[in-house]
Amino acid sequence: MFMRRHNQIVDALKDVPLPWTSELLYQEAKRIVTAELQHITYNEFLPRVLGPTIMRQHGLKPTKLYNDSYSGFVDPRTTSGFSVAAYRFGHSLVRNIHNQIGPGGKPIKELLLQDHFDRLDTHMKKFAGGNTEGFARWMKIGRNSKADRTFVDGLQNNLFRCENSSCPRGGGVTKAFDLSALNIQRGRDHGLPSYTKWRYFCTDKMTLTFKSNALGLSDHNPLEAKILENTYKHVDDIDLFSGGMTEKRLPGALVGPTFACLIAKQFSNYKRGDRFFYDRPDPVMAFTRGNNFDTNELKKILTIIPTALTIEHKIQHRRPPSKLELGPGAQEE
Ligand code: HEM
Repeated sequence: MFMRRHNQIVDALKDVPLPWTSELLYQEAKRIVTAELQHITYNEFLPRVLGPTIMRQHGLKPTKLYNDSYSGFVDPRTTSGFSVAAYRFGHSLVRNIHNQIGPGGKPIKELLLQDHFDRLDTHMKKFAGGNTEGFARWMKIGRNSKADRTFVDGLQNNLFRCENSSCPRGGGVTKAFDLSALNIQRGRDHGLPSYTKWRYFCTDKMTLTFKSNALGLSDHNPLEAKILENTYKHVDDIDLFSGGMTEKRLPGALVGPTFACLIAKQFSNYKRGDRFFYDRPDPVMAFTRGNNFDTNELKKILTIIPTALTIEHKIQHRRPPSKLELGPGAQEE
């Protein structure tokens, strides 16, 4: 979808009378798409995941004005706790049945999640009137699965399963994986400290027993605490993924305190450690503020409306690129 968005922006930019080269067109469109993606992530997605308090505490919500939180001392690299466990919370949001919606709003074709694996043609080929637009329409209105400790069948029992001769990988039967087991195993491969250590790191709370009380798993409901007790011998054995996925959600958030902390810290580092983050007032790369990014950016992209006007608006106040930026091979008017 964002690849299409990129090409759409390139087409719009071509209409702006500037001495474009194909490299410049590519870079400028990439700059705009990156900014849109960052805006959607910090303005629309993260508030849903983290809730208002954590967003405020970590200064993650974009402001109307420029924001210069950049620091050359912030390390923007991805941490293991985030990639191997915390951000995989998203696996619980995945739905088992996907659909395509026609232009008139009617559902066209339901597909099981497992029928997508290794089958790009289900997205790309037009069938029964459906295609990428159909998926985009569905994504706009379809609801995600509940954020909880359970995964849908396609991820838990049928991940990458393929049982007929047309299986793309090797043309043979492939057994299924269980994504939650993979996530836990991957944490062990990476040598992640246990959940109790991460919880202490994030909340200063000690976890001494499996009980859901002040000395124990106080961020868990009794049922989830009991399940962990039945699974692990000692509280310090609890894997980060299992412990985090079973925490009670923070108000207005999709995750509990430990995952919220790890996700917020990571996105804060991505932003503060990025010299080219889109809302910086950098004299060379800054976007003009104002109507550049509205709060419905995601909806707009999902609807795939023509954007020539919007794009023109985005760049109309920008100066033409300098000779230096155009590069030695560039054509000038
Ligand atoms: C149909 C949807 C999805 C499928 C089939 C899927 C599948 C997978 C698989 C197979 C892995 C590698 C597991 C391993 O061997 O360690 C993985 C990694 C990961 N997934 Fe998903 N995933 C899906 C959606 C999501 C969503 C919605 C999120 C977050 C919002 C997410 C976050 C991650 C992260 C952070 C990793 C680790 C990436 C890395 O370390 O480089 N995934 N996923």
